[in-house]
Amino acid sequence: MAEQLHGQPLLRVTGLRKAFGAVQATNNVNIDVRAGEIHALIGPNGAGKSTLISQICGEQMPDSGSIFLDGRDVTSSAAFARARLGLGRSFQITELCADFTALENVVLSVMLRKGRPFGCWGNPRHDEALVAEARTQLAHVGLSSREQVAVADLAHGEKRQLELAVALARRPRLLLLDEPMAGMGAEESASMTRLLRSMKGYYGILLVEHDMDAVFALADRISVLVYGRTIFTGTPDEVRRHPEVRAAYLGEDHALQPALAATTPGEVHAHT
Ligand SMILES: Nc1ncnc2c1ncn2[C@@H]1O[C@H](COP(=O)(O)OP(=O)(O)OP(=O)(O)O)[C@@H](O)[C@H]1O
Repeated sequence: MAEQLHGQPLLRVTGLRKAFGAVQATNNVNIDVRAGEIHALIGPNGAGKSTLISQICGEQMPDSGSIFLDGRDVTSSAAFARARLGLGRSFQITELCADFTALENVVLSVMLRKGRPFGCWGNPRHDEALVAEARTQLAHVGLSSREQVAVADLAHGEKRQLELAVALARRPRLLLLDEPMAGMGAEESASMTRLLRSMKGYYGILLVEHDMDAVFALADRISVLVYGRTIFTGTPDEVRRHPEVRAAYLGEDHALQPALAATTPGEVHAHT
């Protein structure tokens, strides 16, 4: 594990810039994610986090700068090509099939990974290998007992767990998680924090999240984005102590203040 953490980064972003008119959404962003680490990306509203994630996925093209996956330059590659190289993203709830069960959604994702066309080769619900693999992913995210429930009837937190299972079914090496705790109550958030902690070491994870208790409980390293620039990257303790980070947040994002005030990671584990 220690070796994994110090190998070549799975993801390297250098000098990434993207402007929308006069707004410089990302302005020389540098960040890397190593195999097995959870690297959190934090920043005030409008800092450029979503724009950065879109560029890493290939949904938006940068004006300049470079993106490397496993040492390979993918700056101009299409989103599907990046996915094939092991880049996964947590899907938005709206992209789950609401009328299908949890199990069927994961089966569909496994089929997509295998390049199996829908509507061919009979009913996928009866394909034991497909279903077994989907069940394994549901078990990983703690949804085994809910496999036959339609997405529309799942609780909010369960839908977010299902998004993860759908993403994991593609067997990514690097996962981009865009606000997995969004809209969750304290209990759901604690459960998602436990789930992400259990995944640590198996995937490189770039985690964008406003829930600072979760970020400081989970992250190996944290990058801080302000006005499109990465102003600091370091361990949670280094981030807490950094004067520029404190200045960027104090008065702007109250959510970070308790996390910044804590002196040891144990003190911010409200979600464990
Ligand atoms: N498609 C777009 N067209 C114009 N401006 C945009 C577009 N997308 C983002 N922006 C602007 O770029 C800046 C960065 O936005 P972005 O959504 O990436 O920030 P963020 O850190 O994800 O914010 P939040 O935490 O609120 O989600 C903002 O000023 C935003 O208004």
